[in-house]
Amino acid sequence: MEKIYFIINPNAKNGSCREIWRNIEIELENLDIPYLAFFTEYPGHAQALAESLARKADGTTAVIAAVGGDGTLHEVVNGAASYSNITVGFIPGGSGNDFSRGFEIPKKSVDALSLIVDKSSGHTTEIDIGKIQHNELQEAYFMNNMGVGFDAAVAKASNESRMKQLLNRFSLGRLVYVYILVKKLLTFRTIPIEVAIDGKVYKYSNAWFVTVSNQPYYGGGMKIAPAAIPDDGILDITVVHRISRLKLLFVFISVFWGKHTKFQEVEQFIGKSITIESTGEVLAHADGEAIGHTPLKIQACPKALKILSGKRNPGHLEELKMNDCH
Ligand SMILES: Nc1ncnc2c1ncn2[C@@H]1O[C@H](COP(=O)(O)OP(=O)(O)OP(=O)(O)O)[C@@H](O)[C@H]1O
Repeated sequence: MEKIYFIINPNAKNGSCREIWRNIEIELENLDIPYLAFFTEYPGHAQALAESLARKADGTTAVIAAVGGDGTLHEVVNGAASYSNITVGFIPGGSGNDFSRGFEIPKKSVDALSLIVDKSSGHTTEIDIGKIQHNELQEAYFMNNMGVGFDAAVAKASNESRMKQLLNRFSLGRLVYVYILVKKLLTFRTIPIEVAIDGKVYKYSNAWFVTVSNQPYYGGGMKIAPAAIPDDGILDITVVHRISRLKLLFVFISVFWGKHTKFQEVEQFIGKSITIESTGEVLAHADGEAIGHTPLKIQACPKALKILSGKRNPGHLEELKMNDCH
């Protein structure tokens, strides 16, 4: 039987992920499924663990499942993405869980587990990932989205917020995201930004943010890129610019239904190779985690990651192959 490794962030959702893991452990024992479990001890640890497990598998197939929020999964993906023998699984135990929305992974942990242990209920699906080069040496992958500007500032402040930790106890962590979003909306200063998409350059003198998406959802359920398909080999780019603070608030309300695209200040593009530059250093995030600042180069890596999802590969682009992203 294929080896199954779990990487658990016991602190996700302010510690309630421990309870989720306890239920999973009981279920695994009931089902008599062999597995190994590792608990993260610090930010970045999930990536190191995933990398080490993938390397030690030495070419044999294995499943590495993240138990936590999208931040933990982001790290597991970054550790495992270069290993084609690894399939990534996910048990949602965080506060945002956009990945499970986009890839139809059940909210209930025991149901999510069945995608990992019972191959008849889940599907191994090859999905695209985005690769970000943010200086000569460093690179990061994203499975949901990345962004530059206002959304990165909101993500950073929200991750650092102590109030979020407090409200997470009452499952109200998302309220903090909204609170910080509104607060930043009142203070953020727009930025000059240059976006090149497959060689075509777009210049914005007053941009709020640029987001590059692999799947529709971000920020805990906002449908920022309603048309994004995670296995089409293409990334969806959203630019919001030259908009008043009040109107931007309406954009953020309408984004939950994917209706923000109706605003003329919201521009959408698709592309495979993107660069984002500014006159200064503008904050960036990948899957909601801070990753540095502009200038950045982003590339679509078609079907570069195998995941266990509730969704089948539509198979409409079967000619896409794993490319040389790694
Ligand atoms: N043991 C740990 N202690 C502290 N931080 C950790 C630990 N393990 C992982 N992290 C960090 O916690 C952050 C949030 O993790 P994750 O997304 O899984 O949980 P979350 O509660 O959903 O958080 P968020 O609401 O930000 O998505 C990640 O940046 C990750 O690097």
